[in-house]
Amino acid sequence: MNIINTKQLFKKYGSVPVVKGIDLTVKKGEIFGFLGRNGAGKSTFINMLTGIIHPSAGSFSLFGMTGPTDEVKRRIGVMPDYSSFESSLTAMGYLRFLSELSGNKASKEKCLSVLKKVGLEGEAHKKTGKFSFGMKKKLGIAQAIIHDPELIFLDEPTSGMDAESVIQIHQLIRELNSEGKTVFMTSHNLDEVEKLCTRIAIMKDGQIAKIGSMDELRSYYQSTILVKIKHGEIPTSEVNQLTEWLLQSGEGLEMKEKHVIISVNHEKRIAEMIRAFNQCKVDIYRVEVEEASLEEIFLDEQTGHSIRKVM
Ligand SMILES: Nc1ncnc2c1ncn2[C@@H]1O[C@H](COP(=O)(O)OP(=O)(O)OP(=O)(O)O)[C@@H](O)[C@H]1O
Repeated sequence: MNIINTKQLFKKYGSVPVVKGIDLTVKKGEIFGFLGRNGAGKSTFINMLTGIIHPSAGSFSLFGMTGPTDEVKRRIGVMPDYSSFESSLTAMGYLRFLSELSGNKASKEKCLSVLKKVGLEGEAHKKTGKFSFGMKKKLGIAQAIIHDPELIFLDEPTSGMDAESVIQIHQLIRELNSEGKTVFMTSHNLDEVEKLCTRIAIMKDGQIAKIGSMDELRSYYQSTILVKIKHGEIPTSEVNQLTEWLLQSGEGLEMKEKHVIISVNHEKRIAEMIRAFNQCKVDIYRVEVEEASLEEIFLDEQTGHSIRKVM
């Protein structure tokens, strides 16, 4: 079932187009990652879906419904990009106040359990005006999930958080997802997106340049399996032959004293390389295979320069 469906969604500010006609579907149960450089249009896209701004053209539906109906508002959770909390309220007071505004005041127990999930259990009675940036972010996530929404929008959920908090929020996102909730998130932390997201879209110039699972994104790029082989002594008589065979298997061969690095475009080539070592009677001690990371795919997409090709 499609939870998000956009058709040629378009936004311009003045005469400047920012989101240039995006068609996107997100299914129930996905953790969807939305990537792009600063200013690519990610927040603008989310703000259209969450009803904060109006599209200039195109349409979208959430849960099959068009327009920001009360039902849609109940079923989505939105984390503010930056949080300007009312400083005189405590974290608990803030959550209760917001939930009351949306028509379903959360109990103290519910607020405490959500504050615990985001790692703010010790700060429940502290005034939000005294919160650090990372704590405000956590409170923003608590705000997004306090009413048990089915679809949660998280705009850069972990930016500015310490390492322990990042791990905690990753666990929370996985937990929410295992409860059947759909998460739509943006992040500049590519490692985080690679670890968490079931599907990823890379935005470029207001459009989606690439979209898919990590495996699908990798398949768009050829020559991206990097193979490192640690080996024993190569008999002098075999060096030329081995080099020739290795070069036939892949490209960009780097040969050091006891290891070679080569990039290949198919895993079959790895078997060919191992055969070449055997035929030249060279022992293999270790084979490391590195597929393209999201960071590499992202850089490749944005700049057109692959950083993984061996020279
Ligand atoms: N209210 C506005 N009026 C005019 N231009 C705007 C407005 N909001 C955003 N923009 C412009 O739209 C473009 C996209 O901004 P947006 O915030 O959507 O990018 P983003 O991908 O979320 O960036 P970041 O990663 O830095 O958060 C930017 O060039 C920005 O300057």
